[in-house]
Amino acid sequence: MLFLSRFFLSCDLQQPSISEMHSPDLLQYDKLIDKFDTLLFDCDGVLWRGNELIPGSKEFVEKVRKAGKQVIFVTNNASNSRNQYKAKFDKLGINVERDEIFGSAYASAVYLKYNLKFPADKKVFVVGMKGLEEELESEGIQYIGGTDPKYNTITPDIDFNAIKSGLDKDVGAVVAGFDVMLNYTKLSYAYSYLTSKEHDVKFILTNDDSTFPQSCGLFPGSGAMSSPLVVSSKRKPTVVGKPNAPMLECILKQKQLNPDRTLMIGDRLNTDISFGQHGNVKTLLVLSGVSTPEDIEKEGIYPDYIARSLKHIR
Ligand SMILES: C[C@H](OP(=O)(O)O)C(=O)O
Ligand SMILES: [Mg+2]
Repeated sequence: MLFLSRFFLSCDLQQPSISEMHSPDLLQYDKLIDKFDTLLFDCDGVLWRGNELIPGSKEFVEKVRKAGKQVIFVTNNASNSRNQYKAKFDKLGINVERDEIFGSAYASAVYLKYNLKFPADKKVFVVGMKGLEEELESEGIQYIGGTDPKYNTITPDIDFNAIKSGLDKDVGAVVAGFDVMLNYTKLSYAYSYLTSKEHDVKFILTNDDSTFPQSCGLFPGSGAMSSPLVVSSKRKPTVVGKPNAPMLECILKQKQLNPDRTLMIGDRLNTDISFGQHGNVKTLLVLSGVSTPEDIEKEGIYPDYIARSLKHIR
């Protein structure tokens, strides 16, 4: 803690003296990006909070592009598809190609198709939003649930028998992600599939982030929203998003990365920084999102670099 308090006492990322083991290497920030050919950007908490750009983020992405670097955007937020993120980037004035965007909804669809070899005649029961449905469709995977009104009724008069008798025998997986329409009916269907004695139903989470940053603060994230299924079904899901391997595998299927010349930039230690460390790339924690300096020693996760935000990297 000592070095961090000195660090912040010395204010904006000058050359503070550092003594402790494990301390992040607070190099002079000039020309940091010259060390890398590829920059992996987390989105929520790094580029934006909700729909509000974080000051300096757009300019930093432009600077990195001008320097001829490969940029890849890696988000655990499963509420949007790549198309929807492309539209968001466009609206926010950040020039991004669709194939530079890797969201946990897309990575989950890729994981089902290529890792699990999900049969074409099987269906996914979706606890999630349009973006997840779109990405399943993009990989030719059938689904039910999700935004279908039948599963989004909020009523105290639940017909439990209808749920149990109405299960679709073709469901072979439950995929749970961020879902603002989460409700007891949908959870009851998902639970019934996950605990079905008749069928082998895989359990996948797009991500398990505990919280979700908005400009006005934090809210429950996918990890919090899928915990009712984890607790009630007593099953251990496969989690696709950062820091887990399926997300990195999805990127490596399409992009060339030299780990020695790649930097992962994120705001959450236990997803973004761990993801970079698992991928043996350098990591930069920005303090514009979820994790705080105190979290570093509390979680024992030490980024290679720290910055207040992208704006502070010259
Ligand atoms: C869901 C969101 O994902 P990110 O874009 O930060 O990976 C977050 O929880 O911060
Ligand atoms: Mg983030």
